[in-house]
Amino acid sequence: MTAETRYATSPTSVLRWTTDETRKELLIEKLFIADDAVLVYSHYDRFITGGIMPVNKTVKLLAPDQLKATYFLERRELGIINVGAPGQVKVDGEIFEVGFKEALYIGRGKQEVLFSSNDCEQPAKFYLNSTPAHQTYPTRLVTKKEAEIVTLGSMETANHRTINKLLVASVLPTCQLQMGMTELKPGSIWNTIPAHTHDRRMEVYFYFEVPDGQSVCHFWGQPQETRHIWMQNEQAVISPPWSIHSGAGTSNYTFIWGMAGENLDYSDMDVCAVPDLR
Ligand SMILES: O=C(O)C(=O)C[C@H](O)C(=O)CO
Ligand SMILES: [Zn+2]
Repeated sequence: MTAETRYATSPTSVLRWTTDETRKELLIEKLFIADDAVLVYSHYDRFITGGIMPVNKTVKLLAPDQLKATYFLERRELGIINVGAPGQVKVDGEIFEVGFKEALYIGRGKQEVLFSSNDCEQPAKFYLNSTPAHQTYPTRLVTKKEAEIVTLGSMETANHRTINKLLVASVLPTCQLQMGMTELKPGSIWNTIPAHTHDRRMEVYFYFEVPDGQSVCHFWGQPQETRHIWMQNEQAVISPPWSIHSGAGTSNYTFIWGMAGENLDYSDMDVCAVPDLR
């Protein structure tokens, strides 16, 4: 297991960051290593972003040193979305079959979480988001059929997309974690336009289904001081609560968003009009 710590920053302290500094602070370049767990612990809302790709063996989720806990979910909840081939998650002995683009919520207090792939030739890729939790809510599989689905944007503005709200308050109870998946229609490249901030919550985006040879340019920063990060397939980016988080790809793609903080209100956003961005 690797578990890296990323610190929080003020909007003024980032203004002189070089490209390299920006990438070291915010970009998560590699989440999937065969038979291993990769975790990134952010000081923003104590949010953990991770990846587990079991190939030839079962991988157990262990508590990293940062948690000073005897097991990972001692004081936390966990959201998982499988972005690979079908796999299994065994939670204190109960087996959940998790297919492509399906989500699993695991409540606080579960002691043993084991990940495996159904076929080592085609491994599952479990993308994880975890946040501190004050109480236990039921562990549950959520498929796209059970998601709250919203279609936004249009072909004309190249932002036609479907937002699948998977682990959100309208679908199931969580303490502070919210997760979902946004799929861009062919020909559409812009996500989260018009852009927004939500100073009450931080957010992490994980881009996938980015075709070979294509990339996503992710925009961040305060609306009047934006910056960008070029991102590749299966990379994630941390968005501070004061930052916009929006992207334009050189093709269409899919991404997972995960949030935590002050509230569970998905629609609590401060929208920035496009002509006001700087
Ligand atoms: O395409 C979008 O718009 C999104 O997916 C927005 C995210 O869900 C988000 O930023 C929620 O705060
Ligand atoms: Zn957002």
